[in-house]
Amino acid sequence: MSDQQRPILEVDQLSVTYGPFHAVKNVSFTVQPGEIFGLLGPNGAGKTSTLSAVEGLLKPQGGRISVAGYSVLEQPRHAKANMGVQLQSTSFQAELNVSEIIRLFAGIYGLELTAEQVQEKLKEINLQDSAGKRFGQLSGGQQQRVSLVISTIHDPKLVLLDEPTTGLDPQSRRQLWDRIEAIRAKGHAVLLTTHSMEEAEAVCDRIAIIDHGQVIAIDTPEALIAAHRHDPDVISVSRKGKITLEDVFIGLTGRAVRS
Ligand SMILES: Nc1ncnc2c1ncn2[C@@H]1O[C@H](COP(=O)(O)OP(=O)(O)OP(=O)(O)O)[C@@H](O)[C@H]1O
Repeated sequence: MSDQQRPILEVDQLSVTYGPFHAVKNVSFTVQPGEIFGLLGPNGAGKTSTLSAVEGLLKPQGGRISVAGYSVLEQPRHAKANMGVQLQSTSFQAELNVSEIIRLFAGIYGLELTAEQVQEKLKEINLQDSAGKRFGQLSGGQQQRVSLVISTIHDPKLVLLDEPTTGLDPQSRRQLWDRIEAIRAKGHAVLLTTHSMEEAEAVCDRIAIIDHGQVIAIDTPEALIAAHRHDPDVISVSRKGKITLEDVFIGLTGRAVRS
């Protein structure tokens, strides 16, 4: 199999438990080069647990995960070298300035960036005038942008994003979508979680809907809408006569708010 055909991420029969609680049950999916793949699901469905297992942050109870052909469990260093993880803003030292933080994280990946290279990175996210600002002084949207730059600083084949655009204004969200699409344009892959059906429709090539720890549907957003547009449960939640991905999502996962 050539590299182009081999999935960048393979998740096979993943199970995650917390004590007696089974949070992820035999979840399987693959993400191909040049693909943006979305994990969707109600609160508590198991999305972050799945992502954490891919990142190697928690040890699954069962199943196999490989990144760029490397097993996350057995070859964690190789697997991790091929993935970039968007950290929460709380992971960054608020007292360091933006340029220091970018340099620090580049250093972790063995990269030494010149001042010009740091400036170039900041220019990509319209923060060229903020190099000397403390991270804690940036707005939430600006912090998200810095965080995405850091997660892709070593040019990883797989980028993992947990709700990357939550809390962003429409302009910042669009800019982030552009950057996510730029990762795809390079032939790399993105796995993201989102509660925004609009985001899933706009940027994801394929999505998996997870409910109670299990994958209940997996396909392109368009194919999911086409396959379920005549389901009575989907029609009953639709508004203004148009079936959206959100209607399909609620039709499949139910109206009940999760505890
Ligand atoms: N450390 C933990 N200990 C015990 N239970 C946990 C732990 N982390 C998550 N859970 C439980 O596992 C289930 C899945 O949680 P997870 O965070 O993966 O869901 P999620 O789909 O990301 O939800 P959300 O959309 O609310 O972020 C939930 O019932 C949650 O309460």
